Amino acid sequence: MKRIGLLGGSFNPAHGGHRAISLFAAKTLRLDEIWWLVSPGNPLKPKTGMAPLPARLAHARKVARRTPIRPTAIEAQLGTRYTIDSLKALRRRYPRHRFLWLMGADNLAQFGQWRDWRGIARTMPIAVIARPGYDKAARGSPAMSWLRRFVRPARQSADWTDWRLPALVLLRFRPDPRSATLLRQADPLWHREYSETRVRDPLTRRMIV
Ligand SMILES: Nc1ncnc2c1ncn2[C@@H]1O[C@H](COP(=O)(O)OP(=O)(O)OP(=O)(O)O)[C@@H](O)[C@H]1O
Ligand SMILES: O=C(O)c1ccc[n+]([C@@H]2O[C@H](COP(=O)([O-])O)[C@@H](O)[C@H]2O)c1
Repeated sequence: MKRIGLLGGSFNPAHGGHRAISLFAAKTLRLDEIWWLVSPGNPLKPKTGMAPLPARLAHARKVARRTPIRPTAIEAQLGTRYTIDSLKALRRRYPRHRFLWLMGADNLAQFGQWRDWRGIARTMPIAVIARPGYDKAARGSPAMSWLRRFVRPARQSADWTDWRLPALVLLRFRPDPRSATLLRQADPLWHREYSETRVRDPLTRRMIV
């Protein structure tokens, strides 16, 4: 049995903040691996400005080098866009793994708009990582008014495989101000070096083109 944290995102582009929070979560939650689910397209985000999937995956692989982080575009192959569908499909495909959903506080602030978000919380434990500028919105979010009663103390983080669901843990981490938005502002064409890239998905061994 492997303990796996799932961090879903656009990764447009992946950055050191993703890497730092993933390694912190791996330590705190005793994860064997962190899978970055590089999304074919966030259902709530506009398509404009979204770099091609092979470029986002190739760059994520570079940022994750020499760590237990495995970037994957498996959602493109599962044919799922909504997180609830991806999580159910992953559990079916990997019945021997134990999964936990990881997200930054900005995602918790919007979580109530996600499809069947209560179902997500009933499918696997959730760990939320503090993010500069978002913690107040996250704590006061509409989803939190329901999730609040399921919050576990951070000192029990390593026991997440034993938790009754729903379960949520809020993790404090050295605030990391890095974001993909800032990187795109600095260089909107960050993906140009990957324009000819064909990349193999490390999880499924399939080519992503
Ligand atoms: N600096 C950070 N601190 C905490 N969580 C983060 C940080 N950067 C990204 N995350 C989390 O990583 C996941 C994937 O993030 P995403 O790919 O959207 O990057 P982003 O930097 O938030 O991008 P954008 O600025 O385009 O919204 C999300 O759960 C997000 O909350
Ligand atoms: O399932 C949903 O309704 C849903 C709505 C918005 C975002 N998500 C997921 O949230 C993750 C973070 O997305 P993003 O684009 O903010 O990095 C990514 O895995 C998305 O697929 C999921």
